[in-house]
Amino acid sequence: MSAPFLSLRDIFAAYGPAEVLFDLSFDLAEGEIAALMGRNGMGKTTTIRSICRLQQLTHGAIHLDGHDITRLDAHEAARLGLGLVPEGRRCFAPLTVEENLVVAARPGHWDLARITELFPRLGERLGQRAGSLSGGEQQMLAIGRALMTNPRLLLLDEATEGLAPLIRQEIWAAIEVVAGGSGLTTLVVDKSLAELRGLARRAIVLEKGRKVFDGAMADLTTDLCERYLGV
Ligand SMILES: Nc1ncnc2c1ncn2[C@@H]1O[C@H](COP(=O)(O)OP(=O)(O)OP(=O)(O)O)[C@@H](O)[C@H]1O
Repeated sequence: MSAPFLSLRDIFAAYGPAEVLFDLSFDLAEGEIAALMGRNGMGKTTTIRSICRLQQLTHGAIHLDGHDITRLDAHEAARLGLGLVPEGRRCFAPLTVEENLVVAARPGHWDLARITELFPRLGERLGQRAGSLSGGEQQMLAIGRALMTNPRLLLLDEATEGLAPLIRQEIWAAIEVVAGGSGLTTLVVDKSLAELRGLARRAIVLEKGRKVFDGAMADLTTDLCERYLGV
């Protein structure tokens, strides 16, 4: 079997004295789409931030395509192909849509033309300041900005949180095109179970910073969803 594309081994992480991730290990194969799930405060964002090297580990190791990235800083990890769509979007409000998109662009499949084809609303607003966009448009911009780096691993943290149903549908359709259509390795955090089931064949579930399920999405039964996700 080939080596995993992403590998987390025995990860522990803490905020000061408060430990939040405990002995977390999982692998992703190249091209795999996995959902990282769990109720509020279970450690999903901390896991994503750990992979992006925005969160120090107290123990453990992370490898990306054979490179040990455990001690890299976020910029170095990004250069190796990590594309993050962070919780809360974090667009550069004073910059225009186009400036947001090109600021971290790297050559590859995703360029301005392809992003505006994916999100026509962004194409219509290239000269508009990001801070004046709607929440849904800012979310599209955050996804577009991550794609413009032409990542090899895309990490999506709550990409549809707090958005109106129609915009959510638009964003899920785009994620489907990006992840499902292009074979981009993707780890997605979200609370929309139905959409996650449609997108990811694999589910990893955290409870209080520990992995409690790692397997086929189809094996995440109603009982398990009630127990671990409260749905
Ligand atoms: N900056 C911080 N300082 C202290 N504790 C934090 C900080 N960020 C998160 N925590 C705590 O760490 C734990 C894990 O948080 P994390 O954000 O990783 O969970 P999550 O599963 O992503 O939750 P949510 O679904 O609410 O975003 C929680 O108990 C949270 O209160």
